[in-house]
Amino acid sequence: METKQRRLEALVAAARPGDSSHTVWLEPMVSAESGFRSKAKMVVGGTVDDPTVGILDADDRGVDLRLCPLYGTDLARAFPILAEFITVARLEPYDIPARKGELKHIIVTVSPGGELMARFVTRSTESLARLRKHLPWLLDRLPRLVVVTLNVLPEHKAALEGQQEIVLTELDTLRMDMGRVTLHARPQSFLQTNTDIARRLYALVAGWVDEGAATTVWDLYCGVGGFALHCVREGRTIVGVESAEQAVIAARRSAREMADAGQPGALEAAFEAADATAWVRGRPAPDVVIVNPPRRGIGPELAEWIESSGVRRVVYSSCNAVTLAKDLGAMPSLAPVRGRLLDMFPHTEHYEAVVLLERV
Ligand SMILES: C[S@@+](CC[C@H](N)C(=O)[O-])C[C@H]1O[C@@H](n2cnc3c(N)ncnc32)[C@H](O)[C@@H]1O
Repeated sequence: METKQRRLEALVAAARPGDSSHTVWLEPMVSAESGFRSKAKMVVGGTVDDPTVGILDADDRGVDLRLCPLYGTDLARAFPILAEFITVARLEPYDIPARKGELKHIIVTVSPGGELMARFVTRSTESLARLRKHLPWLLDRLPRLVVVTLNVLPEHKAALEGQQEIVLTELDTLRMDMGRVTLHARPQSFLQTNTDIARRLYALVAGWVDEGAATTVWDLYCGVGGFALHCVREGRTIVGVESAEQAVIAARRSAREMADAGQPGALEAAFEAADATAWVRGRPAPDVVIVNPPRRGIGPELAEWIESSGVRRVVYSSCNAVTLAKDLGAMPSLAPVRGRLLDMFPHTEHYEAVVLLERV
């Protein structure tokens, strides 16, 4: 943890040599060492009668990871049943060297309440009828499995999933109870993989936004709405912007449910499907902008817009401190006044970092 903190501070200091001595670094947020991952991306190997779920070795042979301690008990209980289902439904594991077989991956997500979403990533729809036929067997053994889908990845390439998603259950979202807010995880939408830290991150950022008495807030790269929905308050207008349309639909649904539950301000939370950089152009700046981009960062164009927009406070949450620092370097009028490292990915060199910027 100390190494991660040192690296983060060094990157910010190098990007902002004049300001970084004024940055207050809060105590890093520590994750549980095991059982913290809410999403398992399991590669299927072996044979239909003796499948492995885990990863592939250097020779593309399956290595079973169903006992991996990164996953909690709900996922650990599900893996052997999912592996048995491969045999029951005759889902032939995909053999990379031979380019034969069907089932490539099983992606499983668990909600804080222990409900599950399982996605079978296959080369084609060849196994669809068998999946449907044997689904009652699976649901009988995993009663908390509420969303099951078939995802089609026809290409022989190093991708986790394809474009086509066929939902096999009545429900198509997994409800993630984050405390004040229930997010809807959709099969293809981004979801933070460490739910406990994500929940604390959203609450932390909502607190920072409240300090500034903001009445207008944007959440750029909002995904299914985690930051935006935690910032809902009476008298505040919020807009979440996200390029993935399915995530926007999920965020709108959560906002509607909050409004139905009588949460003040929820009706003033809107979500738009758009490219964040294109969307901001020509609009008057809000009181606060939250950004939580993919690893590539917000990039020079959006950084330049924020820099010249006049916006007084920005919260930048990032899973890549290198691009975070680069973007901070492109916004010299906004000083990093406070930061916090969140150890979302223990046992790796990765981490989340959140920084509050204020106009000098
Ligand atoms: C790191 S995730 C953050 C999601 C969300 N803030 C959360 O906490 O779950 C980045 C999100 O940015 C979205 N995205 C990628 N490129 C984008 C763009 N050009 N404009 C808007 N959203 C984009 C992705 O689909 C993804 O949902």
